[in-house]
This record gives sequence, structure tokens and C-alpha cells, in this order.
Amino acid sequence: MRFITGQPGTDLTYSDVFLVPSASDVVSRFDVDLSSNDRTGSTIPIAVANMTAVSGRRMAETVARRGGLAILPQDIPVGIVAQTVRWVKSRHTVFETALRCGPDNTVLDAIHLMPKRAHGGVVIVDDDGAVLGVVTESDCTGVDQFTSLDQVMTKDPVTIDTADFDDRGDGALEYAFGVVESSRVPFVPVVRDGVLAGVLTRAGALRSTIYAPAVDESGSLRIGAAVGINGDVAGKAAALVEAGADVLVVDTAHGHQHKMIEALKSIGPVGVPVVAGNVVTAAGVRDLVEAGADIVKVGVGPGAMCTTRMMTAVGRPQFSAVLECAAAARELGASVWADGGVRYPRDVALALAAGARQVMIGSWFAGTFESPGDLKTDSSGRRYKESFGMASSRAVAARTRGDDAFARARKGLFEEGISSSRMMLDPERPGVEDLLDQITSGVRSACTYAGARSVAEFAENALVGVQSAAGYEEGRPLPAGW
Ligand SMILES: NC(=O)C1=CN([C@@H]2O[C@H](COP(=O)(O)OP(=O)(O)OC[C@H]3O[C@@H](n4cnc5c(N)ncnc54)[C@H](OP(=O)(O)O)[C@@H]3O)[C@@H](O)[C@H]2O)C=CC1
Ligand SMILES: Nc1nc2c(ncn2[C@@H]2O[C@H](COP(=O)(O)O)[C@@H](O)[C@H]2O)c(=O)[nH]1
Ligand SMILES: [K+]
Repeated sequence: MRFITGQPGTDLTYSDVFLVPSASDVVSRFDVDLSSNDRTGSTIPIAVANMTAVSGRRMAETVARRGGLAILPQDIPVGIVAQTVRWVKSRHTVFETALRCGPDNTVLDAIHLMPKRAHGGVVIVDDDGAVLGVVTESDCTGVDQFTSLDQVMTKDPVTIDTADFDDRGDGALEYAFGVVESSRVPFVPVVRDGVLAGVLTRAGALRSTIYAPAVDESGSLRIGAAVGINGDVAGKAAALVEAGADVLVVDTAHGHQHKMIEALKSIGPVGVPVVAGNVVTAAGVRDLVEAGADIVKVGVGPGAMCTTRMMTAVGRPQFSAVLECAAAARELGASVWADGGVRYPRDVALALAAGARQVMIGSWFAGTFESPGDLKTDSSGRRYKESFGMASSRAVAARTRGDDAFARARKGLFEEGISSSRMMLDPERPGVEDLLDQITSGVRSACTYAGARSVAEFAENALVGVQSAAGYEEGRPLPAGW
């Protein structure tokens, strides 16, 4: 990457910069390979932040199917991490996990279940798992909530048989797309040996032709897990890898500290990539790589739930932090992930231009069906989920629940995050895959503007300019007119 008018002396945020188009011979946006190439196996450069309000098993499954990697938070007990990893790895790489109910369940049960996933309905199965019908949101409107589902379901819906799907080879997804398109429901149940095996939506069939899932050597979806720097770090790290985590993230607010270096040394090589952070300087990168990190996570203070900069003045504008850290990592044969502060696809493109191999996103993904929180509705009918920072009093209280009251009170003093924030679901893009579509299409397009066929080429070719606040404002759409 180079600056069009030379590198400025001031540190820059994503909003301070823009990408200048360059001569390109990349003829199609589909010709761009978005693989991260950082040995994590991600086929798109997106990681889901290890935040309790963001990353759980539904998020992990859904994002990995599209090539990304979710990191489970460090506050989850190892036994639960192991269960979650097993579950995610048992998921199909094309068919989505179905929401299912029995015929005697009520409309209320279905209404509670539906916002858990984006496919827009529930499959009704008998005790043996055979499909009896499907129920969508519209079937549940205008009826008593205690009505049993067998009374409102569409009976004997069109299904896709896995054997039939597999037989069609390269034409399978186009065939499946056609089946969903011609059915009158938003999704089609998938059946294996007469038993419900998943669902497929029109968008899902299409996406599977564009994205490649992030899979391990045995073809199962990938997932990462985080560990803090306190307690038996090496023991917990080994247990997470033993549980099947494909990537280990060693995470703390101030990554460039003695305890982190000791933690990394104690972990040693574990057979999966070790990501450590957070830092914002080349010196931080060098120390963490020397201590054993394969990938360094960059970002102090840009996170949406983060109050660190206002509490301490510590941090660094994220574009410059990523640029400096990525250059240092490259010299050492390591990589960086840009963590935090991403609100638009352009921010992802800029982080990659600055040299990040992946971009970690938290709060933006909290406002989706797949995040772990309950879906709520505000007084004007807008749907949202609650988000909170991992250094907020809410998260600290949960993390220290095993400590005595005195220790908890002491730790509770250092709050550097928001405890409750509302992340609205975008009515046009309520699912995390809708956001991935938006991000990856933006990034693909940015790469072709720079004449780049890969994330690495993009970081090499990108031409960056610095803009005024008016320059940024000029780039914003004005949907309401003026
Ligand atoms: N990227 C970012 O900007 C930030 C991210 N976070 C996120 O919050 C979560 C919790 O992280 P964390 O608070 O580090 O908790 P951890 O549980 O990982 O503990 C941090 C350890 O580091 C010590 N420490 C020394 N200096 C600092 C410092 N300035 N800030 C924090 N700890 C320090 C603490 O000791 P003692 O308590 O005695 O001081 C403690 O032992 C993580 O998920 C992290 O990613 C939090 C803040 C900033
Ligand atoms: N200072 C704090 N940083 C936090 C906290 N919780 C999470 N984080 C960091 O933010 C990113 C995600 O950024 P986002 O803008 O996409 O939400 C996450 O990975 C952490 O590094 C916190 O409580 N305080
Ligand atoms: K912030």
C-alpha cells in the first residue's frame, strides 16, 4: 500500500482515508480470492469477535459455512466450549440447521424460535424426525398463540432429498435453488433417509456457489476459542485445542505486557495458529511474535463497546495502527488481524489495504439473528439485541463470579466497556450472512478497483489518500434528499 501524497505525520482512522482507483486488469469481481492466507483456513477475511453478546454456536456455524471464523469468548467453561466445537463440527457445510418443532407445539413456541435463525420458519417433525409440515411467520399471524402447529402448518411441503442432491454433482446447487424458487415457502426442508437433515433457502443455495466454507482436514466447519492471560493459561489453551478449536486467541486489553509474553511462552506451539493481542505498535508485534504468536491482533480503543480511549486516552487510530503492525509482522513472516471499529464494508477494505489478513468484527454482528442474545423490540417496533463490552462491569461480574466478594469488588473498579447497548437489526439485512454478503461484495469490488486478485495483492497495490471530514461526508449517500 502507498499513500498518494506521501505518508502523513498524523495517525489516521478508517474515516480519515479513502482508496484511489488504479488501472486494473481484473475483469470480474468474482475473480477476487478473499482467502486470508494466514494458515487459519478462512476463505473470507472475517473473524467474529470473542464477545459474549456476539459469538456463540449459531454464529460460528453460519459464519464458517461462508468461510469466516468465529472465536468463542474466554469466559465460557472449557466443557461448554468442547460441546460447542463438537456441535459446530457436526453441521453440514451446505444445509443450514433447521428450527424444528413437534405438531403439538404451539404457535407461541414457533414465534419464540423463529428469530434464532434467518430462514424464516420452523419445520414440523414427528417423533422419528420425519417432516410433517412447515410453519412460517405469516402462518402465525391472526391466530391464537396457543393454537397447535399442526393446525397452521403447510402440510407435506416440497423437500430436497440428500441422495438426490448428491447425485446431481456440480448441478446440485442450481437444482436446489430451483426447488426453493418454485416452492411457496422461503425455505425447503432437506431430508436424509426420511429424516429432517436441515433446510435450504434460495439465498443459501446461491451463497454456496459463491463462498467456500472454512473447513478443517476432515471437512468439518472451523471454529476458534479464546483464552485470557490469568490463571493456568497453558492448561486452558491445551484443553481448548484438545476440544477441537482450530485457532487459539490469547486476548487481553493490553497485549504488550509481561504477563502476555509469559502466557505465550507457556503455551508454546499447540498445533493450531496462535493469535495474540491487542497491540498497536511494531514493538508490540515483535515481542508477541518472538514469544510465539503466529498472528497478532491489532486495536486498542476502536471497538464500539470500548471506553478505553475516553477513560485512559490510550489507544491509536486504527488505520495507522494496522499499517504499522502489519508491516512489522510481514518482516517476521507473521500476520495481523485488525480488531474493532468496523461499521461499514469500507472499513474492512481499508484494514485489508493497510495489510491486515483478517478483520475482526463484534458489535455490528451483535445486531443479527445469529448472535446469542434474545431478540427484543423497542417502542417503535424496531428489532434489536443487547450488546456489551468484555471489559464492562457486566462482563467483569460474569467473569469473576467464582472469586470472593472482595476480589470481585476490586476487579469491578476497572471498567472499560459499555454494559448495555442496543444493536438494531437492519430490516434489510437481519442475518449475519446478509452482512457478510454486503462486506464481501464491497471488498471484492475494492480489490478490482485496485487491480488486485487476492487480499495479499490488495495490500500491495492499494493506493490510499487522506481526506477531510467534508471528503468523508461527500461519500455518504443521501437517501432522504436535501
Ligand atoms: N481491544 C481493546 O481496546 C480492549 C479490549 N478489551 C477486551 O476486554 C476483555 C477483557 O480483557 P482484560 O480487561 O485485559 O481482562 P483479563 O481478564 O484478560 O485480565 C487482564 C490482566 O492484565 C492485567 N493488566 C495490567 N494492565 C492492564 C490494563 N491496562 N488493562 C487491563 N488489564 C491489565 C490485569 O491485572 P489488574 O486487573 O490487576 O490490573 C489482569 O491480570 C478482552 O476480551 C479484551 O479483548 C478490553 C479493553 C480494551
Ligand atoms: N476497551 C474495550 N474493548 C472491547 C470491549 N469489548 C470488546 N472490545 C474490543 O472490541 C472489539 C470488537 O470491536 P467492534 O467495534 O466490532 O465491536 C473486540 O474484539 C475487542 O477487542 C470492552 O469492554 N472494552
Ligand atoms: K470506541
